[in-house]
Amino acid sequence: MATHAVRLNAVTKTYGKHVHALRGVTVELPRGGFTAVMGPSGSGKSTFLHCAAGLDTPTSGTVHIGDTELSRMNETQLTELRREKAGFVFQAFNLIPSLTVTENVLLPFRLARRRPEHAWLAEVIERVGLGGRTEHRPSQLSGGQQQRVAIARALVTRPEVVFADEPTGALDTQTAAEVLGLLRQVVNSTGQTVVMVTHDPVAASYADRVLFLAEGVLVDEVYAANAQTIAHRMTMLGRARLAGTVGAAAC
Ligand SMILES: Nc1ncnc2c1ncn2[C@@H]1O[C@H](COP(=O)(O)OP(=O)(O)OP(=O)(O)O)[C@@H](O)[C@H]1O
Repeated sequence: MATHAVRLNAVTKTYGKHVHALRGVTVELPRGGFTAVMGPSGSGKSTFLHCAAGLDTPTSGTVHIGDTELSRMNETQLTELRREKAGFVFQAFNLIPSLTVTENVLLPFRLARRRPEHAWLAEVIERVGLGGRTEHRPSQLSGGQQQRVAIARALVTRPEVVFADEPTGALDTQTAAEVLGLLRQVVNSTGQTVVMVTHDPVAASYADRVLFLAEGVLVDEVYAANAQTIAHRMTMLGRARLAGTVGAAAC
């Protein structure tokens, strides 16, 4: 069995003829790790996440989730793979307003026509702190609670990896801290692999490892860093960009 949850090898993504969103990204994300992906606006973070998660197809290079290689899959196979092996948390919580908390969390099973594991469902809802709100609808919940529902929905299928795109972008500082603490705790206690794109050094400091992208290239990384260190690396990236030296070095 693969030791990595996700592996990208020499991945490029070019939009049209001239927009080189990823320019040869090679990286392994080990199982049970919490990885943050940072970089200036337009550096390729979302493209990285989309290629890693099978939401988008690289122009060249290979992507593996566990032992499965994505690049030769057609759209139907990719949809199935995402349902089975990936969980998603987005900035906009993407819950269905007419469904209760439990029904929203169960959605991946309904879509996959799979039987839910009821004990795990109850545990996941408990873990995200929504045990007393299972019959509420999203409009009856705060933003932080709605994001907890989205996290429970991402975890309930026991995916190989949870991909989070700016999961705290719509939350205030305190609520963001609670949601990030929850993600951290899920990684620690269940060994879930999480990959998170963020602009926020504080959010990234919850991760074990932070990857820095600049102009489609992985240019730096730090492990177990605090927000100040991460912010400093981001500033250095900005300076290198201004000096035109970004992309010269890769991890
Ligand atoms: N569907 C698309 N068609 C054309 N160009 C695209 C498309 N998606 C992204 N791009 C371009 O690819 C580059 C990388 O975009 P991407 O969204 O991955 O960056 P990002 O780091 O996530 O940016 P941000 O932090 O602003 O969300 C940018 O130049 C962007 O304009």
